[in-house]
Amino acid sequence: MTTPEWSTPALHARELYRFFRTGDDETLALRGVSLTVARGETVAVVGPSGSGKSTLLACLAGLDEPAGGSVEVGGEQISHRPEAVRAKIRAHRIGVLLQSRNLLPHLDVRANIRLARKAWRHNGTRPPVDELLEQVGLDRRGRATPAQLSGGELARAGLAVALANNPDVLLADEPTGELDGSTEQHILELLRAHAGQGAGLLIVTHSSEVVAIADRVVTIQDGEVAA
Ligand SMILES: Nc1ncnc2c1ncn2[C@@H]1O[C@H](COP(=O)(O)OP(=O)(O)OP(=O)(O)O)[C@@H](O)[C@H]1O
Repeated sequence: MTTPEWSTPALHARELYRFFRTGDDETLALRGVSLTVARGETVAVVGPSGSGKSTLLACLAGLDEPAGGSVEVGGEQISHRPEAVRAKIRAHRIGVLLQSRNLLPHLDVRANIRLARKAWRHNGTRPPVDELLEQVGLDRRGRATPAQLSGGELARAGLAVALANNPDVLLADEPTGELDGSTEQHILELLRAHAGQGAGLLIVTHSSEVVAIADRVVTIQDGEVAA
């Protein structure tokens, strides 16, 4: 994390709107979504298919621009800024684990982690890459490229990369979807440890295990936060 200011939320989104137009059809994917994730807090985001969860995550990560509303990460505004600025804020402050994966295919796992770690701005010493590999149970697979990993290994490598910059906030889409029960528990412990150090976690999930460890559950329905 960049600053240990626990009073500043890890993530604050206000009144997010996002429309998609396909031909004559218009989809209102987000209709005024507001949410806050405190430092140290784990928020599970649930909701039916097509309700707007992935769109929300992309807007929070600065990968997509909301038509209206604003997003702040660690007190810094990421929405409505030039793409290069959004990318820089993302590299320093956000861990992103989306379904589209966050690994560069031509680099091995170790090199992917090293690249993400470059944006580390925390005062403390960066833990060795080996430590991250071990935490996600990939100590023997550091030299493998993404194409050489199984689905579950890919998910764990993606998580190591998402945590490698010690982010203010981790935004994850189904991080444990391809893991067996005991690996899922292990990964959830790792995530909770990051929350314990002050990161905010926002996890889109269908897993009852993830919902069980969350401090709060937010349901998205038709592009809105359900009451
Ligand atoms: N690029 C796009 N162009 C047009 N419509 C889109 C686009 N992306 C998403 N949508 C539409 O916006 C709505 C919300 O989609 P989104 O992917 O955010 O839902 P979701 O809750 O993540 O669904 P799932 O759980 O199935 O992944 C859906 O109706 C979807 O069809």
